[in-house]
Amino acid sequence: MKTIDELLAEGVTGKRVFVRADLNVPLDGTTITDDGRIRAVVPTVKALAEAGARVVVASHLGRPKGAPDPAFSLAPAAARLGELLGAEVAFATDTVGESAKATVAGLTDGRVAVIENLRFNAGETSKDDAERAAFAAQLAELADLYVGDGFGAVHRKHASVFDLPGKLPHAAGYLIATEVGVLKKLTEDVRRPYVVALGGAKVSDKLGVIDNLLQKADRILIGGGMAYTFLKAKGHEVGISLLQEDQIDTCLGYLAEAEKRGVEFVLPIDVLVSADFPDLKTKAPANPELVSADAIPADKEGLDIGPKTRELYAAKLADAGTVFWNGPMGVFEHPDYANGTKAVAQALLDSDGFTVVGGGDSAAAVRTLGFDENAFGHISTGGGASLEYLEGKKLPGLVALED
Ligand SMILES: Nc1ncnc2c1ncn2[C@@H]1O[C@H](COP(=O)(O)OP(=O)(O)OP(=O)(O)O)[C@@H](O)[C@H]1O
Ligand SMILES: O=C(O)[C@H](O)COP(=O)(O)O
Repeated sequence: MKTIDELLAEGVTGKRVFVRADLNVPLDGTTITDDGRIRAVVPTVKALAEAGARVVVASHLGRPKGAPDPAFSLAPAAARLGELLGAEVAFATDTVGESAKATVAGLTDGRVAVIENLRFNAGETSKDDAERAAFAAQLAELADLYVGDGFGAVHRKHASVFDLPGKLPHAAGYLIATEVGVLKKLTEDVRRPYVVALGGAKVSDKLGVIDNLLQKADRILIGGGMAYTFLKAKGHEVGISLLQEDQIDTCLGYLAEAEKRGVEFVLPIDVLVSADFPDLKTKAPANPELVSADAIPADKEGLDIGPKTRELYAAKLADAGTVFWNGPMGVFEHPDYANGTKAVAQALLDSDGFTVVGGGDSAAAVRTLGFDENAFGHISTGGGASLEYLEGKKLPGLVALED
């Protein structure tokens, strides 16, 4: 993989450099609640700008449906990037249209622009190779060189991640280099016990990684929205909790495989439930009910792990040699459901092991709940990306940079 330093050494002055970042930050309306992913790409953007490049930063945000949707605009992220760089950042209100072309044409050496959300174009995420390639060709017209630095999205076979680097001379940015460096160590030299904690909401995306983790980890702790498909598989009522109905048999298979392999597979024993999803804007008291994990009422959903589970998970993390944690244990954005995530974060800090926290929301949780991010071994900007890397999968966004 060519490094950005090699690219800089070749000279980038006056060149238009497309930086594929992951600016998929949590938003409350247009307010960014955690800017970690923006800060993470600043070294790359700064180095290119200081070397006289005309930097075109691009990213997805959320999961819009292939058409413009103001709720998913990258404008707030562009403004924040400007603040962090201490420089004016131009913003194109489309991705490959007139605004993008004019904005990029208007860049002078050392200046930075952000183009609008890549996923406003259906070609970005298309499963059709030709459709993706066509969108990548339009993106390629905006640049002379490509730098991949959106680690959080390298597991996606998307036009800007996978196809575009094939059309332009390319290199890996500083963030990707750092992320891969740390995660590589976790695949080569793991101090045991190796404990993996999994939670969050992208259940269908992430259940599959357990298959591979069962061969590597000594203990797997399940929380967040991930827990309920397992509880259902064990025959429990899960009410209206997040559920991946089509994966119940798969979960049963994982539980059996864990037993066969002697991997400790730990599920919540108590949970906080409510009939309503909490109001994350007003943070009005949610008054959750505490129930045993095998007694979730049919009209309620599980929104955090309970106090007994917090204690159990802290004990299971205490002697860890290595911890990888992805996915909040509950809806941490609301104070009534933040304690599970807080307890796991604290347990990581209390352990003497090497601790890695991965994921946009997981990293945001650690910071917004007041933990010192530097006290963890590594905070990865990628959740799904780091999990798939640890699985040993070939990630499209890294493969494309290797060619
Ligand atoms: N029991 C639950 N029910 C519903 N949502 C939950 C539950 N527990 C956690 N969540 C939500 O999960 C979200 C984070 O999940 P996600 O899988 O996206 O993690 P992540 O760290 O952002 O990883 P990635 O980088 O792959 O997106 C949070 O917004 C949180 O509110
Ligand atoms: O949040 C993430 O994990 C990355 O930004 C990728 O987003 P996606 O899961 O919507 O592809």
